Amino acid sequence: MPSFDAIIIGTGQAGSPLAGRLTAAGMKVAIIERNLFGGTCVNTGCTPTKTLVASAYAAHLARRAADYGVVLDGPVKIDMKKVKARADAVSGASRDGIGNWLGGMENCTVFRGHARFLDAKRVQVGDEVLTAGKIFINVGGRAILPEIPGLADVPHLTNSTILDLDAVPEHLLILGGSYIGLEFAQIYRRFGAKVTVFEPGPHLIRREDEDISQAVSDILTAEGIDIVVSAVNLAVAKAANGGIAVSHDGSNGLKTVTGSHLLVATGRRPNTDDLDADKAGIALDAHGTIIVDDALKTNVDGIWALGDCNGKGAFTHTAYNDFEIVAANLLDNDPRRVSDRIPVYALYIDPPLGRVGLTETEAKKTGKNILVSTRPMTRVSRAIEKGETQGFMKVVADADSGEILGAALLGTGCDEAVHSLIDVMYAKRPFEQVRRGVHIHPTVSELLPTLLAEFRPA
Ligand SMILES: Cc1cc2nc3c(=O)[nH]c(=O)nc-3n(C[C@H](O)[C@H](O)[C@H](O)COP(=O)(O)OP(=O)(O)OC[C@H]3O[C@@H](n4cnc5c(N)ncnc54)[C@H](O)[C@@H]3O)c2cc1C
Ligand SMILES: NC(=O)c1ccc[n+]([C@@H]2O[C@H](COP(=O)([O-])OP(=O)(O)OC[C@H]3O[C@@H](n4cnc5c(N)ncnc54)[C@H](O)[C@@H]3O)[C@@H](O)[C@H]2O)c1
Repeated sequence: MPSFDAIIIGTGQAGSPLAGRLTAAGMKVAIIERNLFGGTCVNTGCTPTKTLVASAYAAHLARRAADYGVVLDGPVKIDMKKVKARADAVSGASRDGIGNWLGGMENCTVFRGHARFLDAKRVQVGDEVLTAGKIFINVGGRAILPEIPGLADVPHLTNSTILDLDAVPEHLLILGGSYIGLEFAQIYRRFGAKVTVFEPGPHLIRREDEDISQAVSDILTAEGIDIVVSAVNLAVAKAANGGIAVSHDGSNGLKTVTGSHLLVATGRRPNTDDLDADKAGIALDAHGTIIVDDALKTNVDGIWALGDCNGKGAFTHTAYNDFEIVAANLLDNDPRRVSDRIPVYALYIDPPLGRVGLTETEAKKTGKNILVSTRPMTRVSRAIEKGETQGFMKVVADADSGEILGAALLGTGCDEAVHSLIDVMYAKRPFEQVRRGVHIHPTVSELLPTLLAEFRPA
């Protein structure tokens, strides 16, 4: 039975860099991957979607060329085969890079196949049984297929299979109005599809403040995307014309919308159902999430869980930070913790939403004296110059401590601009620090000191 110092299950955003650190520290490591090197982000998540977002932006800008005095003769056409080939190439290069890196890594043995626990020290992959004193689980997650009547009987796409399309759907129906649903909605609308989004909640991206959600909805609606919120009693069926019919109860009674393709974007679940985690005695919650402590240890000594499967984050940067936390504790005598982390993320519609910390609604619930400041992107020079003035920026702070509690920046360049607020929050400095700083003109970031100078009680 091959014996190792450490076994890593999954080559996602935490597993691969961890293999690098552990082997560099002299450990003998086995890493197991059942599918594609790099996991979700590289193959079916961030990388291909942001590549598609870039193609969609190019199409959008080409359609608006005349606004900038640029003459393009004839209508904008999408070569979906080329769009797909570009996304595949970018993903493929990243996947190959990780595969080659792991394959050539000294002291690292790569096993291809599905891993299952036999007990707390042994993992089976194919016919092999591997043993190690330390086991790191980085198995990620996959799309949830909700129990909607008729779903099993109609062809439907997930974030993975939609990437196989090499033609633009005539009418894309999307279940779920959050990250995945909205990014694909705008991508395919800009490629020329008709798009309808069905969201059961009262507003899109339900974790966000309503004013942010409304602004996102306005941006998407202005591009011709149909958005149905409060869509309850959703059901799907084959339509008489060969397409797919989504019916829902709305404020005006039962309605049916027929389209050519259906994307299910209703959340994700951890890949723990086929891991035999119970044989190792690893505790999971009701959703299959692996329960971990603040240093990402499971309830079983010598077993850690990193990335989406531990429910502490659902982003590439949180998975990578999980790697940093585990490596720091194990190798650097540095007690880093998940609770050191400030929630940050972006929604990659165009213009993007950059987020950090609390929403205004959440901030008000803390009972603190809340300050809020907003500024429309129509009052940001750089946005005006770029001809991209949709959205607005909002920051909330604690009036007594001067601490920035959160920000939602929706506008051109805001996925980058938000980082100056993130950095000052990590530095635990008051907002006055940013307010007094001089930023470069003309940038979106240049308006952050002004935004912070205009705080008013919430
Ligand atoms: C469409 C989409 C877009 C996204 N966009 C963004 C974005 O813009 N920014 C962002 O921060 N995040 C984004 N995310 C989220 C991000 O992709 C994930 O949070 C991140 O990839 C999680 O990484 P991970 O390391 O937890 O697992 P994963 O990357 O999912 O890796 C897990 C790996 O484990 C393997 N595996 C699973 N079970 C086993 C087993 N039993 N044996 C062996 N191998 C196994 C899998 O094959 C996989 O390769 C997006 C996600 C999706 C779906
Ligand atoms: N930009 C990014 O960082 C990015 C992009 C894409 C995905 N992701 C990650 O992927 C995860 C999954 O994204 P997601 O958008 O699938 O999930 P989500 O959990 O963010 O949202 C799911 C949405 O589906 C809706 N929903 C639930 N059940 C439904 C049903 N039966 N019919 C219709 N709608 C239903 C919910 O109300 C919710 O709005 C996110 O948590 C995020 O971490 C991140």
